Amino acid sequence: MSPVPVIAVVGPSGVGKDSVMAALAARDPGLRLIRRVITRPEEAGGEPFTGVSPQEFEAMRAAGGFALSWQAHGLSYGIPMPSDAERAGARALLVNLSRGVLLRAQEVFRPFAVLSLTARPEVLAARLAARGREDVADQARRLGRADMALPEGLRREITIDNSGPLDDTVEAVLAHLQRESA
Ligand SMILES: Nc1ncnc2c1ncn2[C@@H]1O[C@H](COP(=O)(O)OP(=O)(O)OP(=O)(O)O)[C@@H](O)[C@H]1O
Ligand SMILES: O=P(O)(O)OC[C@H]1O[C@H](OP(=O)(O)O)[C@H](O)[C@@H]1O
Repeated sequence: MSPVPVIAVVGPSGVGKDSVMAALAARDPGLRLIRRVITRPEEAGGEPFTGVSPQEFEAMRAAGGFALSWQAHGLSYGIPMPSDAERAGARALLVNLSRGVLLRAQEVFRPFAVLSLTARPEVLAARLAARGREDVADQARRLGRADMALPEGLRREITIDNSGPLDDTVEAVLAHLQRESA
């Protein structure tokens, strides 16, 4: 049985990573979401994640609880290694990663692919403002990272524009996955 691939969903804040991941999982039960550990209050909403204090995060990291961890936006993010139960029967595991950890992730998770989402700058700004999860200053800081490039050396990567309707993006991703598995 071939191992279950991990697909990193990446792109600038507001591009729609969590929305696309949730919509993909809703369309195809074989696409499952890896639950992240973040030093963000769980009541912030959005993706289903485990919110912990910085102290709890550091204890988990020091105990080897994360296959991958990083800092961004003043937060700490940790990815536990998917369990056999999480992988059993899955077509792929989707995970929201920082663009800055992709080469490390490519060594940790095998097989591994990257789904890079893009959107026009004005779309990003409008979406962050409408979502209202961050204050205006944090929105501006996040928009400042929008142009961060993907690293050289990724073995499998596809870029899809999510400026338009979410359903169009989901169809494009599913069509690509279909072609890949054909
Ligand atoms: N294709 C789309 N059309 C319209 N609205 C969208 C689309 N994709 C996402 N959104 C909306 O844009 C906002 C940002 O989406 P989401 O939170 O999924 O982005 P993200 O990349 O996970 O952001 P962050 O990195 O800041 O968590 C949300 O309010 C979401 O509902
Ligand atoms: O700009 P880059 O480093 O690609 O991503 C920065 C952070 O934003 C996303 O998390 P979230 O959407 O804030 O939960 C990523 O997972 C990363 O942690």
